[in-house]
Amino acid sequence: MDTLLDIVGITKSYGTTRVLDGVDLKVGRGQVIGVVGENGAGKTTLMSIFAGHQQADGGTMRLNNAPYWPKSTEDAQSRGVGIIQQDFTLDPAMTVAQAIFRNTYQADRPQRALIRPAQWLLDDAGVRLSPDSPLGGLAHAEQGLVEAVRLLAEDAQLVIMDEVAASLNVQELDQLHFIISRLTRQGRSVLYVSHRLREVQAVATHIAIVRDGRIPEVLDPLTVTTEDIAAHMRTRSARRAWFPDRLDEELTESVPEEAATFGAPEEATGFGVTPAPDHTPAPEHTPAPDHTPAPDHTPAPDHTPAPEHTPAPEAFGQAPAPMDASATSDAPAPVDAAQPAVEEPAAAADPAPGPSRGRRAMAADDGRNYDALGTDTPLLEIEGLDAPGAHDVSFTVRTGEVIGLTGPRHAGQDAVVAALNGRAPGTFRTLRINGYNRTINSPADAATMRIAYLAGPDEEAPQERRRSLARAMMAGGWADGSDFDTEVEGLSQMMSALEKLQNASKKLRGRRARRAGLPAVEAEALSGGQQQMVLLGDWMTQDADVLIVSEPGRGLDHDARAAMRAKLNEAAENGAAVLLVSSDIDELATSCRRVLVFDQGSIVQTIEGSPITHDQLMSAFATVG
Ligand SMILES: Nc1ncnc2c1ncn2[C@@H]1O[C@H](COP(=O)(O)OP(=O)(O)OP(=O)(O)O)[C@@H](O)[C@H]1O
Repeated sequence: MDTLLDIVGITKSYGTTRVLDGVDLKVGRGQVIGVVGENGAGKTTLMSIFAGHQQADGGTMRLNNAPYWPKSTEDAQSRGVGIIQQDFTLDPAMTVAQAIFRNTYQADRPQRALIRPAQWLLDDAGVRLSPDSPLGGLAHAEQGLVEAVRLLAEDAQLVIMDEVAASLNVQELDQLHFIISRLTRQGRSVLYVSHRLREVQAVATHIAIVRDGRIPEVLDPLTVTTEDIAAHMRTRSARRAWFPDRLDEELTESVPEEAATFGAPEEATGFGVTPAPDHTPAPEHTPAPDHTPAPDHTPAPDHTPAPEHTPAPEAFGQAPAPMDASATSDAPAPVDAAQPAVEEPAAAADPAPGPSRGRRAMAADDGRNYDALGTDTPLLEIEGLDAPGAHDVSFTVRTGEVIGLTGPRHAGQDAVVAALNGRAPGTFRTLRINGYNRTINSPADAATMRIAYLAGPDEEAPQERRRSLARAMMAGGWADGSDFDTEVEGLSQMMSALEKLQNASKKLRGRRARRAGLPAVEAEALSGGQQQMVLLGDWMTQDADVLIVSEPGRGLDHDARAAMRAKLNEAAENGAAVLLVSSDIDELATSCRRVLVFDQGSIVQTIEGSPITHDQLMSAFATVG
């Protein structure tokens, strides 16, 4: 094998937490190495070291047979290493053409001079975007494709893609895979981080497992199943639990028991998720012939191995929002409680919308027997919705149903959701929730009507995500007896500036952590998947009637996705209607029995099945876009 990158014994710690514990890996020319591992396994940390964002504490790296120790991204680029970062952000004012050439000698040329070469690259890659489009008008997934085309324009020999596929739809995945094949045909190598295991199998020549701070195995994608890969990813100590609990466990693992006064019980398995067996390697694994598996790593003399992945005490202390609904049942509606516009009742006298407490809890107030309504009762009825990007959309979601909304980009599914959660204008010929006519003019209306919404990647500027995270992480503080009014006032002041928010949330979390006898953890210290867990956990605690979630599985590992699905089902079984907006066919097939396929602003197909198959969804996608 012609080796491009050869790393031995790479170590990296944050404080006293050792994240990488002696990683060995060889990357051959023209190979696509799928890099997989549980959330928080250290994949992004490792990629950041290759790309010069971070420096390793120890080990050796050689690129092209020469020592390699990049001090910065520019340094790495000059040596032929390019990266698309996880959760990258690009200047929204930049055009597609400018983004593609921004790291090349063409960077200073005027836009008009870039159009033709950009168009050529886009056409060659099969990406249907205009070189003139500003990035701000594109979905995050589309920007990811622009980033991939950028790598074609640059002459990076080692290309790193960290979770680029997280929210790509089938057509976009095809385009990405095509770009990857173009890169490898030119003799370049790709490190491809993804949690979509089936997709990794399709694109990778080798699958490197990141586990317990190392890469103990490299698998042949042709001889393993996705379940095998997931089994190889599991740490020996991993317990399968609902993700906030699991995160709680991770964050509190090394804290003395008496200090852990809040959070999940030791063995949190009450969410329909089976505890993982100890890691059992797939029996018939045969390494790919041309790959040289990493030898067992022998720790450097100065290396003190961390006992069984023990996170640093100072990285802990902040529990995510509690999952127990009873703990938050008195929590306020998540946005300012403006009165919703309520039209005359369609069925019965309309109860005054109160704080969000869930439909079963509400039953006592309005005299309706929600349990008797059964699971076939329409909970959300939409007729004739017109909104920017959606036209005359009608559908009904029954209580207890998890319904999928999908389609190509900008096909209408996001527009429907934006109108439903009050973030974009929409006119409904009829909107009924729980049998009552409603009007939604703002997010506050939606919240008061018990519609909870978790934003997808396109509505989530990094600042917004951090703000949501800070709020989610503070939510526990509201529930544990602190002065709610003071905290809300503090929150609204904090909203005025991210800087202020971060400082104040640090203090709040610090205070709360001190009460619990734990040190604080920063949102920034959580991996991408861990952040998504916290946000999902907070969203779930809103105890809403209508739960809308956009691309919930992005960034979550195989087991966390399974837990997330179990939790969505549980919410539905408890009487909610769940709207799952997703580009991920596997996620839709495993979560929904009905999927609405959008195209050009309308529902063009309704797929039903128990279960819905992957092929049904693939054929639907083949006819749209
Ligand atoms: N700046 C930081 N400070 C402290 N701890 C950090 C920091 N960045 C990451 N970590 C911790 O290091 C571990 C590895 O994080 P990393 O982002 O590399 O994981 P990952 O495998 O990419 O996870 P995911 O699949 O969720 O993206 C996590 O436990 C995370 O909490």
